[in-house]
Amino acid sequence: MHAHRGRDVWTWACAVAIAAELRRDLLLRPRARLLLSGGTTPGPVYRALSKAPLEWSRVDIGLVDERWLLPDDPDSNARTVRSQLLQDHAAAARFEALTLAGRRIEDAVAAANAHAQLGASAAVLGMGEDGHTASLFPGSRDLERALSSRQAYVAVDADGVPGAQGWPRRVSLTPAGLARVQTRLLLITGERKREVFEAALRSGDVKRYPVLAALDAAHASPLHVHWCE
Ligand SMILES: O=C1O[C@H](COP(=O)(O)O)[C@@H](O)[C@H](O)[C@H]1O
Repeated sequence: MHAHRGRDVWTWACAVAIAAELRRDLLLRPRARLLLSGGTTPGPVYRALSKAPLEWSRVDIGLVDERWLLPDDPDSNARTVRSQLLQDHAAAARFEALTLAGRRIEDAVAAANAHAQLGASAAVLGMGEDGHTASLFPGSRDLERALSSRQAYVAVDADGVPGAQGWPRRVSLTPAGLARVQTRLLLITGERKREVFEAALRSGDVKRYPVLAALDAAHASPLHVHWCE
């Protein structure tokens, strides 16, 4: 757990940490791959990251999860990435939205699974106050299937789950998908989320707190949690 003093410090520390992962992979391979979450938290980090002097033309950006909305919908995670990250230096990155006009959800999942074969340098995760991460929601009918899936991405139905905020149909990275990511970063802010994360650690119950899926003890590297008040 990296506890930062204030939002500005948190913002830049997160951006530097993500950029370091990309830089390391760009030294080793022709292309680096970054998976990003949406939601309300990471926008400032993405804006800071967009200024990092990397060889962005060799960076592929995918999504950790997506609401089943068109990629230009203001509430889509694709829109968050486009509007917050794909500017300045980062405008040269190649972005793969999960949704496209006319694409069926099964095809979106198949395309995401094909890309996931390549693995990823880093995944940026968020967490809701209900303990969800990606689109793995406590109490959703598809949670167990997603948690035990061997596929990197699955379609999920979070109908009736308050944390899904009215977007029940989604595509989500699974624990199997996270296992193919070299470095996992969890970005959270505020006392409430810290309390929820600590409650998750105490409970050890991944169905109640799906964020625990990010804490894979068998993974080669630890989960990096970046928090500030
Ligand atoms: O619905 C989602 O929520 C989580 C957390 O979002 P936040 O608004 O609490 O930061 C996010 O990580 C995920 O990508 C998104 O689809």
